[in-house]
Amino acid sequence: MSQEQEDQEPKRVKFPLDSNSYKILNEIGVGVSAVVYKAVCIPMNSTVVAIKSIDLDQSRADFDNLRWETKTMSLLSHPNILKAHCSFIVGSRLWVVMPFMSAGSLQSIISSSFPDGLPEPCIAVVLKETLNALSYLHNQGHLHRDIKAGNILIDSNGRVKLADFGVSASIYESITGRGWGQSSCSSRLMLTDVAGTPYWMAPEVIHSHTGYSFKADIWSLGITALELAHGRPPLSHLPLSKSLIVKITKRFRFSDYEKHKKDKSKKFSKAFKDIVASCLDQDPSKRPSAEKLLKHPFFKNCKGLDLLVKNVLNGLPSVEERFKENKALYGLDIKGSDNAEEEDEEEKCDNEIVKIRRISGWNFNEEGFELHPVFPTDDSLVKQVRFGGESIIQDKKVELSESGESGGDSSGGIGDIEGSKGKGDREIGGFVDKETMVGGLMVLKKSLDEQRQKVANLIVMLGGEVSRDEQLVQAVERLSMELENEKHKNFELEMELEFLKHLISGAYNGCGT
Ligand SMILES: Nc1ncnc2c1ncn2[C@@H]1O[C@H](COP(=O)(O)OP(=O)(O)OP(=O)(O)O)[C@@H](O)[C@H]1O
Repeated sequence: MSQEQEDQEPKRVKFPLDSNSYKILNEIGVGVSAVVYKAVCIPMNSTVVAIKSIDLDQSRADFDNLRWETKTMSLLSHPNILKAHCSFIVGSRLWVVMPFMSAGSLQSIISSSFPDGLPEPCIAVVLKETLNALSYLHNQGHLHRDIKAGNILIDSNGRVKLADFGVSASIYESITGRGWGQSSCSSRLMLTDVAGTPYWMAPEVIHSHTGYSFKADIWSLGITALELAHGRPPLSHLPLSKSLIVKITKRFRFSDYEKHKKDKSKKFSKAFKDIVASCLDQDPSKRPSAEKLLKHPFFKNCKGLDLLVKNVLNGLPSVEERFKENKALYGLDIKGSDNAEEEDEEEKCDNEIVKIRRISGWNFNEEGFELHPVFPTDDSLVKQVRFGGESIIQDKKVELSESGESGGDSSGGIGDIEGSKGKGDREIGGFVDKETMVGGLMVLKKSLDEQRQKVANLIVMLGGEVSRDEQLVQAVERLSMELENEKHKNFELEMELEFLKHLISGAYNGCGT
């Protein structure tokens, strides 16, 4: 049986829709609002499966996302995309039954066995397989919106599959469909809501008022390449919330990132640096499409899946062992990170009273294989503002880059960066304004809400109880958030209506003349 046939086989088999037919074996992962288990499906010859058990109590908005995730997964069919067997409700949770990918996610592999990153030829295989999935998704009009090593799974044969469609979006979905923010811009449909995981998020997603499209996934793929190469994505030595503030506001030297890289002597090929640089172009229109990236010389001598089996999977502890180990090592921070380092960093940030300048964009330095921030040069153009107890220097004058697919020279208004702008830098556009800050803060708020929920889930999981008062506060907050979302959606619909009215009256007047 060919790989493709084998991958599509589960489609024809009907998995039972009741929890009694499954026997949970081990916990293998924890996401923001989900726990993932290894289990067997008893009536189906005890076939091993993975069950993602998602807490539905979180919010209605999340339920929409979950419905979308399962719907999307069921409609897509590609050898590099993880397709769910079935899903059903168990009490207040949604169970999504999936094929068991025995090696787990690339993130869990790296954090347990390759802390300094994978060998370059292995990265090539992973990126190529992921690009196959992305090329298919984009051709179908879907954005994944959460590309990262944690969402790339591997099985025992080295097969690579893209998973987790919780925040994916269809660019063709009508505005009245799932209710995502979309704006029509120069006859293209662009998404405008902030979604994804901050470290991997494309600049135009954080600046989401400008709209973003398929190329946002390509940026995240570039960050994933750095994650696979160095063992962690840029800025990840900081907690999510802090990294975001730093990303949008603070003078950040990539020597900070260097400091956190464990293997400083690692060398990468020119082709690898070039492909990552092209993914990390600030101007989305200059990033190649997934299809084009597949033709990049980096993949010319790309090996088969066996390479992953020999060099990555061989001797790797099982996904359940790794999960247990991580849990013991890092406690609450199941995904694994240097807590002490983070706290240290956080404290440093909190105590910082020096003036912080906002960055106006990012340069990818091909030679150093790093992202460099770009700062506005003219200090007279900045003023000091207070933000959450920190001093932040905010630009008075805003340099707006030409964003979107129409291209344009994005280098305007960007000056030199002290000691960081090297040969091979790609100049990127600068746009820092109030809306940027609001966009960033919205991501930050989302991240804090998610972290809060995660902690509450873990308390319950570990047998603790969330007090009645706390539950009530959470319920009120959830409802307020829903109300805010509804208000936001209504506002968007009104704007869309106004825009349509404007178009219709324009067309009508045009006909009359
Ligand atoms: N089908 C699967 N087979 C094997 N392991 C899996 C499977 N699905 C998930 N896992 C493991 O469970 C972990 C958690 O997965 P999950 O999708 O809930 O969260 P995540 O994508 O890591 O986090 P987030 O909530 O930020 O998206 C993964 O990192 C992976 O190791």
